[in-house]
Amino acid sequence: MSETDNKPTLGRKPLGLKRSVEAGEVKQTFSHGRTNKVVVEVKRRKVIGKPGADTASESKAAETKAPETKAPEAEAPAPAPTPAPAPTPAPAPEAKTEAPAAPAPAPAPAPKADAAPAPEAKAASEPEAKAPPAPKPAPAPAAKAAPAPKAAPAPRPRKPAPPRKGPPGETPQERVKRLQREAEEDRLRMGEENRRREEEAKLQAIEEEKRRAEDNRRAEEEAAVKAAADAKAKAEAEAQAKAEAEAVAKAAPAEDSKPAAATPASDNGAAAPGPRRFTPVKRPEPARKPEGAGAAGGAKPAVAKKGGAPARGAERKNDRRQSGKLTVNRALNDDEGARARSLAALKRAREKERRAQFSGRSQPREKQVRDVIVPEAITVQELANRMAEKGADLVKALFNMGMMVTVNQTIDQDTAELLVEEFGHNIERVSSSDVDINVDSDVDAPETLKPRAPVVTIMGHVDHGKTSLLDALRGTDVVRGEAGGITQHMGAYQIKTKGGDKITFLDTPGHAAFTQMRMRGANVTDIVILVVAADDGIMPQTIEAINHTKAAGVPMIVAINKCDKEEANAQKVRERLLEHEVIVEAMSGDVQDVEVSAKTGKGLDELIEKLLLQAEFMELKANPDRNAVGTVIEAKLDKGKGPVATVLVNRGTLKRGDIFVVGTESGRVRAMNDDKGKQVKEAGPSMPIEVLGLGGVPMAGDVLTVVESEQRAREVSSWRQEQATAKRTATAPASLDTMFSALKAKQDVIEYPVVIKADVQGSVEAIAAALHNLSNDEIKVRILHSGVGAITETDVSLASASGAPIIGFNVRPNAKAREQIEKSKTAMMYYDVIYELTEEVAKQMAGIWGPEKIETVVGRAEVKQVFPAGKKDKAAGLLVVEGAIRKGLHARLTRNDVIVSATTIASLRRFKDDVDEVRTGLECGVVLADTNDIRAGDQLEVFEVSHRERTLG
Ligand SMILES: Nc1nc2c(ncn2[C@@H]2O[C@H](COP(=O)(O)OP(=O)(O)OP(=O)(O)O)[C@@H](O)[C@H]2O)c(=O)[nH]1
Repeated sequence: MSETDNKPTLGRKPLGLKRSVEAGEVKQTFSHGRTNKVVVEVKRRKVIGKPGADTASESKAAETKAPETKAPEAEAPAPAPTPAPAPTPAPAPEAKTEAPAAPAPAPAPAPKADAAPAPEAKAASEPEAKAPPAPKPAPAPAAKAAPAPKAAPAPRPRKPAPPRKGPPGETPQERVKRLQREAEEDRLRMGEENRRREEEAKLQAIEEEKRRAEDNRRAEEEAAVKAAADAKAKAEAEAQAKAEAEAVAKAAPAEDSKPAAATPASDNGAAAPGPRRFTPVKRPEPARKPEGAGAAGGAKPAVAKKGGAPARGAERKNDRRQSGKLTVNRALNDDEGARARSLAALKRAREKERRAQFSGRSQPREKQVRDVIVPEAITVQELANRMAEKGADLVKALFNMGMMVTVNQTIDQDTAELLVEEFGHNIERVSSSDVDINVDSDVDAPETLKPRAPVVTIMGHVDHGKTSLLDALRGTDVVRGEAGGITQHMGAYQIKTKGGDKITFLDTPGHAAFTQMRMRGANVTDIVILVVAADDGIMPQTIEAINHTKAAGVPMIVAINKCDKEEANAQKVRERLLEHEVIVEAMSGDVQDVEVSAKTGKGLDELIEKLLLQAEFMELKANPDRNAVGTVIEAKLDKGKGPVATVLVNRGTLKRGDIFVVGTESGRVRAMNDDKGKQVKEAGPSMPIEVLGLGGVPMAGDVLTVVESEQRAREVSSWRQEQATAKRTATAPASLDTMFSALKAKQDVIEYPVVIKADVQGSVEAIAAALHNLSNDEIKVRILHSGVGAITETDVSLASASGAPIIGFNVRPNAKAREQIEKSKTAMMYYDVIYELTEEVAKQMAGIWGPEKIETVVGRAEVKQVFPAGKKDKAAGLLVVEGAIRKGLHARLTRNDVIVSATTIASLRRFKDDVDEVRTGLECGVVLADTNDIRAGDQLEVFEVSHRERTLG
């Protein structure tokens, strides 16, 4: 009731022939002195069963005003029927009877709403027909509007009957207040009632469900019990004799009666809800109902039809009837459990399905054939990973092939191929050429080639004057600076002749231990100068040098040195060279020879001339305009400069800033020094330079290649490192045979372990090679570790753990290592001359090996007869056939040339007399120590054992 609504009606009478509503003015007082007047209309209640124009109009008026909640006032004028409509809200029968009288209370559930308006409409239509036209429009919409759409506000108009009349002296304002209060109370009460009813319905439904479940369970149990009883009874019936047939016959009706009893039970069950409704299959169906719930009962018959079973439709009707009205809440509650459960169940079901599908697929999974990339060496585990197989399976397969390997061991490409094929995959072999730089295939076009300086190597026996000659050629003197007067490691120098030609010299050492380095020198060398001292002639290393030069296919110039000496005999040298197929020009051959003296400088110019002539003849050329390719002549770890390498550029030009790969290392040219120690920005072909900026110390002989980017350099170097590691750790797959033979070999061979540390890589290699040369079948040098630089703690711990000495060549231990050496008493061997080192090691090895055992046969005899001697022993009657037999000597008894026992002569007798010696042709009796296995016809060899100091090398 709003003020604005009421104002226009003020003083205006409602339309109609007769006033059906009483209107009164009420003055309202507000704060600040404001007042307002409102019209209060009071409806009259429609009287049932007393047709008449008044009643009809009243009912119409009541219907029109119903929504405005002014109904309560209708009670005042309306006489009798009031008590009846009071409890109207719910029950259907009441609604039906009360409907005509009730002011369109429109109960909530649709079916009732449908039912209610029908009679109402009829009741209304009759009076309407008689009624004057004016009020027509009002009742018509009222009749229609009442039922469905106004179902929601329906509870409001249903007010309780109680105190409808106010106190006698009630003012209109008090009356209004009272009415409002009453209306509010009614509304609250109605709400409370509704809530209670809904709760009751809910409880009832739950109980119902429980009951049904219980019934269902009971029915199932009963059925199971009955089935068991049936089976028993039948079995008994068959087993029993005819006499018991009657009992069986009785049992049979009993059985019949039981099902009969069961049927009603099941009927009851069906009459109730029926277990099917609660089966997991049926549950999801009601979940759809909420969609149709808005359409209220409209959907219900459809469900009944879908159910197919008329019994179920009946059940539902019964349910509904028993549980009262179907409210929105109830409808939702019905679905609530199903929905909540269905969501979770749906998830679980999907998950289960997915798992089932997954597991179903994995079991009969098809074997996937893969293309397996296999490098030259690969670990079993890595191969297994690439094949997507189990490492253990590979090990098993290898075992079946007779190879005993673990997953961490490295196998070669061929073995890997066998495995890959065994497992049904395809192998893709990858070789180093796929990643590595192949310098050989990179050939320069002839037009790009330009003349270059010859690279000359000087070879010869120790002290024949190689360094002196080179020195003389360079005009410098480095001889005095060398330890022991021997060139220890390779150096490279370039000289410029008077004519401006350049010649590069590699100064290779003359000692045999440096053979490997010399071989490398020969590989980059264009021409070899073979230095032979005229006074000493051809020596072992001279011959070795000749052989290496020939093997390398490098032309040779013989420099017969020390010709200034009196005892010099150049001709003898030439003649002796013939023995080694070196025919010099003077002997009508093609090998140039020069008589020189490093000391006096005699013949040096002639030597240079002949070198240039040879170089010219060879047409030495290289392309200087390309990325450099060089060879490491020597490399070391310099304290101040870091890793430093002496590189001879083979082709191209090496520039400062170039990125390169050298062996397993990579780097960028930080600086370059020439042989005079001068910094240079670039170095062309045949130029030896010292390169700084390496990532590590490369090996002598490694090839340096300039690459386009750091990334490429890293890629190549890491690949090479990988390969080097794989090769180092690669073990030939061990078969059972090789395993046992290796064990046997280990027992037979004495190992001499050492740790080698040297100042430069070349020395390390030279020492290693020299020590390996000392090894023989019985004693072998085993290099535990070798490296460049000072002796460190780790070297000491490694050596002491293996009881090995540390060989330090031109290096000393650092402070910490010294402490540890003292503690662990590790043997140290310091040298600065290689041959001293090898001699000393040879001595030590001989010491470990022990003195040599020498056997000298003294005599031989034949066993003629065997007879007992004492309680246990046997004596042999012998005939000495050779030498003599002496008491206490070592003896070896052989039968058909097979040694039966190795023993000693315990006693020697001749005609019952103990004697010390029996000579050839005489007979004697002997008792052998520790053996009685003697037979007539056996041979006895008697020998002496002596020991002699061993020598190695
Ligand atoms: N009289 C004479 N002595 C020479 C001549 N050339 C070298 N010598 C001496 O021979 C000795 C050895 O000379 P080196 O130049 O060290 O000989 P090397 O072949 O380099 O020796 P290693 O470095 O040990 O291989 C030195 O004492 C030189 O002085 C020569 O032409 N005449």
